[in-house]
Amino acid sequence: MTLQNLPADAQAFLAPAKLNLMLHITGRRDDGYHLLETVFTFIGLYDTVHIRSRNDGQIVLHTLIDGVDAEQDLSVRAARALQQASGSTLGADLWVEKNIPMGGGLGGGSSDAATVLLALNQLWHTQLTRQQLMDLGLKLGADVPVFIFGQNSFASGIGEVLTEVSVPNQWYVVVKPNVHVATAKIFGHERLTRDSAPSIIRVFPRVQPLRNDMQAVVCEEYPEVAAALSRLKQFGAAMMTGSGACVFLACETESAAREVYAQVATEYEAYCVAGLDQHPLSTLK
Ligand SMILES: C[C@@](CO)(OP(=O)(O)O)[C@H](O)COP(=O)(O)OP(=O)(O)OC[C@H]1O[C@@H](n2ccc(N)nc2=O)[C@H](O)[C@@H]1O
Ligand SMILES: Nc1ncnc2c1ncn2[C@@H]1O[C@H](COP(=O)(O)OP(=O)(O)O)[C@@H](O)[C@H]1O
Repeated sequence: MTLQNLPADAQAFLAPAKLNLMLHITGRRDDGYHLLETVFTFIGLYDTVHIRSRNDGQIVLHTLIDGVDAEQDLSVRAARALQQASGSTLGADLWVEKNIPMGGGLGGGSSDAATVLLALNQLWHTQLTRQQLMDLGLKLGADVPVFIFGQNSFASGIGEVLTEVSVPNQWYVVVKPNVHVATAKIFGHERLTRDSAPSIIRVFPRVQPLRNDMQAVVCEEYPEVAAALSRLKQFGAAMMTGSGACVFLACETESAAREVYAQVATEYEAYCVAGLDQHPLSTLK
């Protein structure tokens, strides 16, 4: 997607996708939210959020997503949350250039929200700390805090208790089955595993196999995900990310990843991307 007629004074900020390299569900809170343990890594697949500050306090989204009301768009919700928390009277024009497939377990909406919080905190001079932005972000979605934290992380709680973790330099082939998985439906599924033993990971384990506790029920409910997973498993230990629908394979080298990509891209929407050492805005003040 490219944007026509962007004003020259709009600033561009990247919003990368994430993968969950493992995901264990260890319990459930009283409010129904699930306790999980997951390793997040950022990957080189990006939305770009273009932002121009306004003096009149209005938040205007110029790029509507089909089926998502402007006020429900996570980029708008993030801007409004920061206005409210900071008391700023400034506003913003927003253009979100989407490249991350939606509802694929790649965290695109959450990443857009995090990028808006980080960018507007700078443009509006609102000076919230990263921790304050993470707390704000958590109210928008369980996946938002890690994008503000900015480092590949081991996460517990509902995804907000974060410890930086070292992930090997890897390439990833990501395949998007042509189906939308309803996250809440999977979290509510009667056969979902919810009793994995807690663990603490500080160095990413190279030992295979890694596991995603949501994968079995998603494959049961969505045969398209099961089919994409079996196809990718022909090349190695493929896994699903988050609540799906995307599945991925980690490869040690770019050339290995490109070979797999060439084979699956004729059948599926697919991406061949490098893992990132950190979020591109991790040093933004
Ligand atoms: C599964 C994960 C793994 O990274 O990612 P995605 O596949 O969505 O990207 C996340 O935990 C998803 O986070 P996010 O997509 O932000 O979810 P939210 O909007 O906060 O929640 C959507 C719904 O899922 C359920 N939910 C979500 C998170 C959680 N820890 N327990 C839950 O039970 C709740 O029913 C909630 O209403
Ligand atoms: N800026 C946004 N980008 C993507 N999705 C958004 C956005 N704002 C709201 N949404 C809604 O959030 C849903 C989940 O999107 P996304 O975060 O991309 O997927 P996932 O949670 O599976 O990783 C979308 O299907 C859409 O309805």
